[in-house]
Amino acid sequence: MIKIKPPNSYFEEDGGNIRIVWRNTLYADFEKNLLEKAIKRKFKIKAELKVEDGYLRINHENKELGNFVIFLIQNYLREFLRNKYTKRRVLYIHEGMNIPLLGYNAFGLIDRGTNLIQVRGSTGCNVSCIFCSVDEGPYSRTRILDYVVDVDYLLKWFNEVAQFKGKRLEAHLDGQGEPLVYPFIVELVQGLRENPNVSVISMQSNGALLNDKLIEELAEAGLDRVNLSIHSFDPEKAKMLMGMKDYDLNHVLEMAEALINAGIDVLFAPVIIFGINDMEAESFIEFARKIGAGKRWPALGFQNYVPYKFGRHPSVKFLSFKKFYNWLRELEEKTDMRPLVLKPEHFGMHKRRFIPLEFHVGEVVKVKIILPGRIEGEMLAVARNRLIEVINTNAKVGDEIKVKIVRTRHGIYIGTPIK
Ligand SMILES: C[S@@+](CC[C@H](N)C(=O)[O-])C[C@H]1O[C@@H](n2cnc3c(N)ncnc32)[C@H](O)[C@@H]1O
Ligand code: SF4
Repeated sequence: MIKIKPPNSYFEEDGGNIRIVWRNTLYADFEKNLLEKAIKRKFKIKAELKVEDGYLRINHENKELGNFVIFLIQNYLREFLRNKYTKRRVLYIHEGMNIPLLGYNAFGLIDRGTNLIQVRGSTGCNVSCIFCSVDEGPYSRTRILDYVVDVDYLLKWFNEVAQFKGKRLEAHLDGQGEPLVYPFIVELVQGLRENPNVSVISMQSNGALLNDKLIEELAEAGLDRVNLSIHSFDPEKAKMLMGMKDYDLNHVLEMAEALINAGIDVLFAPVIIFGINDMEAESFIEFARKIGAGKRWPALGFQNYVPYKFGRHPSVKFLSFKKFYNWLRELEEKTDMRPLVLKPEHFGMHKRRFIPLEFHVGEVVKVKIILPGRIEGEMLAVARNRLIEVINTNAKVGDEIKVKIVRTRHGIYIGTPIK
């Protein structure tokens, strides 16, 4: 009997499929009888595959046969990858593909002209907040694809950007999705810590995927702060807002304390929807005080619910920012918790020279389509070592087309095809 379990993986059996789960967040399904046929073709024997305790067992002793199965799985793994939470197909971006990591807002790096660089390793989320600005999670109706960027490749691009941007940088792990879904999150934090230009590493997270072991690893790797998105202290309301029946508020609250005990600062970042959770604001403040959140940075970062064009829209009223800031000021007076009206300087953020733009609005550029986009009618293209999101297109991967650049804000490029 041969037993197989490649590093960072385990097997599951799902009907006629052998499923390999890699780093707990990605999986790929292989048809059992196709694997058995491949073995028969090569070794002229009838093999039986079975999964037990996470191992793939093959009823033969031939070691070469085991190596062959590992070879098959590893070779095809990337091609068949799916995200465990969204079940969407995953495109694995690595150095060999020669894809730039600047220009697109779903993965790679974003420079908004400050000392903070947003680092986005993957898309996809484990929950489906009813207000999500990017319509993420298992119940997304618009996102059709996920990306994962190889960690060494992401760090390579980060190091180049950091060299340009200079010292005292904050690397902020966020994304169109949940950063803890990124399968290499610990290695990413470790790698960022090794960059001498990075002084702070922070993460925006819903916290549900944290556990004691992961917190320990993240603390050791050098994570400084988590902006924790918790939106209610009522377990049922929290489930409703997070759009997940099995969302475990208590677990996330425990993890918030565990983060602080591990030396990682916590900033609570509730999205306030007036009429739904604004009345809980004082409970947030009380809880943040009780567990000692906000040691180096503010303890609370209340966010005003904004209906986003490509997000989900619960039928609620949007409160103007003027009223929202008045509400925050009143809350400061009432609770003596300061600051609640947050400013960039509370985070040591300041303006820095932008990475120069490669295109200007209105320019017509010849681009090469290299990847499908995240929503219907969107493709990703490359020109001048930058990514460009091409919208309203039916072009295919490999096509070379002309696009007109319609947006360049913060180095995120959007183009439309020219007929
Ligand atoms: C898109 S999420 C990505 C990171 C992570 N999944 C999270 O929720 O913390 C980034 C932040 O935006 C907040 N957010 C999402 N939709 C929003 C909306 N419609 N209005 C205001 N804030 C929103 C989230 O609560 C979170 O704090
Ligand atoms: S707001 Fe964050 S946690 Fe909620 S669905 Fe969107 S990406 Fe996921």
